[in-house]
Amino acid sequence: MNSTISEPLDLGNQKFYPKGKIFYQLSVPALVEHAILNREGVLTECGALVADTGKFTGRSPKDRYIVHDDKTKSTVWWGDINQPLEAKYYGQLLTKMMHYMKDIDLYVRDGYVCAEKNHRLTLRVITESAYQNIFAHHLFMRPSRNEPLSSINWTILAIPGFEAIPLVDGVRSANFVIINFTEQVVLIGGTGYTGEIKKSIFSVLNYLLPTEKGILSMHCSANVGKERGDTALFFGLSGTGKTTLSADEARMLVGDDEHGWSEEGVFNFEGGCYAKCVGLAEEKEPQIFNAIRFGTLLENVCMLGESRIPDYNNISKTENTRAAYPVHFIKGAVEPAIAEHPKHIFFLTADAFGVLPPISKLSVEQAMYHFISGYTAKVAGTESGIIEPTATFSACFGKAFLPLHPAKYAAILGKKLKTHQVQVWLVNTGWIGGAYGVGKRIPLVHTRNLIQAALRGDLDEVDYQTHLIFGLAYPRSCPNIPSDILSPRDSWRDKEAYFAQANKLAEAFAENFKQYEAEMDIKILEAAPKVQIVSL
Ligand SMILES: Nc1ncnc2c1ncn2[C@@H]1O[C@H](COP(=O)(O)OP(=O)(O)O)[C@@H](O)[C@H]1O
Ligand SMILES: C=C(OP(=O)(O)O)C(=O)O
Ligand SMILES: [Mn+2]
Repeated sequence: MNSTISEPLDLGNQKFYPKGKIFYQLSVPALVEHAILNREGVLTECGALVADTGKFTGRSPKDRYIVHDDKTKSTVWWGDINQPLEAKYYGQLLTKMMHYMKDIDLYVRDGYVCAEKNHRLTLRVITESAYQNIFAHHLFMRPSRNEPLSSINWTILAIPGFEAIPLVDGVRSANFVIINFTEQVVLIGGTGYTGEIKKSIFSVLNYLLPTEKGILSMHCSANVGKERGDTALFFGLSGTGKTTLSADEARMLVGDDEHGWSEEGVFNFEGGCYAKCVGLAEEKEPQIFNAIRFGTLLENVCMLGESRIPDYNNISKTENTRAAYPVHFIKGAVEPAIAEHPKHIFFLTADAFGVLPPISKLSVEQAMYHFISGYTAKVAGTESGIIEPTATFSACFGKAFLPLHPAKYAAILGKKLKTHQVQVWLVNTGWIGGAYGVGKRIPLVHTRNLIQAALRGDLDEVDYQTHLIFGLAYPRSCPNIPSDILSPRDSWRDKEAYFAQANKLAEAFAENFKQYEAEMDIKILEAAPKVQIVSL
């Protein structure tokens, strides 16, 4: 395959005639050399490339747009999540971007998403920097050498050096992400945070798969036991534990972030993982720690001086430090990344108020209620402006990436839960013993043990207690877990303060759910928490 190409590149209905060099489908070692020569980053002691992504080290959801046109106008769930942009501004920005791109060298990579062959979407990712192209190599699926891609469905331009002029270009800021469903093009400018590249295509799949194929697209990780057949899914907003908890030495990884659930089973969209590195330690997260080696891209990680040893505790650039690597860097990952229908689903919520039990077992109605509510916290650093855990309701545990109304995804999930008799668990990976600032984050080892107990069936044998306000059934005991952490009221010193906080949260649930009430079945509405005066 040629490493440089000279023909024009198709950008939707536009053609781009480059003047600079086009580096096409470079190998990872070649891209690493480019990144170093371009001064995008340096090597760590273990051979990983550590790059600085610049001003943006997390997503910027307020600067994400969908082109409003005939295809999208009556299908997209417009609002503060899916902001409309007139097609004329898209055209204007594309023209300006092409002008900017004329004078620079570009990296071009072809790949695809969706492990399930019938649902594949081919991609061309055009990046300004070599490190962004390494990201695209790792995170998307890689065509095999004997099976090059026949045609390209979607094109992504990721050009951090190009900035919009807010009022003139129809956007809010210099940085932007614009999805154009008609042209099948994504424009990313002004930001070098690579998470925007993967999450924009995730948004595309969240639109196409449910509408065109009836497939549930999910913001979740997935793994299977060594015997296969016992697939588990872990839904959760950024920073709640999808990547961490799905990397489990006792099980095999399917994927860490984005999956589809079809009539046949579950499949990964991506070809790699994008793990948070804050506080990373071999003892706690051995699989992720050992995936950091030559080829891996580290973003915004600091090093211990000249030793070049990554210092994962140093969050001076951002708390959202990241490692991107292909899925096979995790030992025992399933390839192709396809698995049977799930037996267990875990909703991961980082409860910043410390109200929810570390684990509870949900009925189908409760599962639907909590899926639509998507109560969790935004974790520090994951979005611009978020500097401490901030409670939020993120429908389907991924509202920021959903172009359709949450009820559409919930309806498909509801049917699947019943058909496949899936057990759903709500897991609080956030605070216990008090709210953020008073309590502490539940130790990872406890969360791992609770999940293992649920998967092994250990929690089928124990007694349950029903939460007075939330109506959730939580176990009174669990092997390898101190029982005083299983009940949140027990882990708080001040019980009155606990129930006051729980009632406040129940009110917030009710307030948030009002927007969905009209289309919901009464049984789902009955699964809501109920404010109670609890006498102690
Ligand atoms: N109890 C816990 N469960 C899960 N993650 C935890 C827990 N306590 C701390 N963490 C940390 O929280 C972060 C979870 O991030 P990650 O797994 O990357 O989330 P996601 O993939 O959902 O974005 C990791 O840095 C992990 O070490
Ligand atoms: C890439 C991201 O997703 P996650 O944190 O869920 O891995 C992100 O939120 O920027
Ligand atoms: Mn993740």
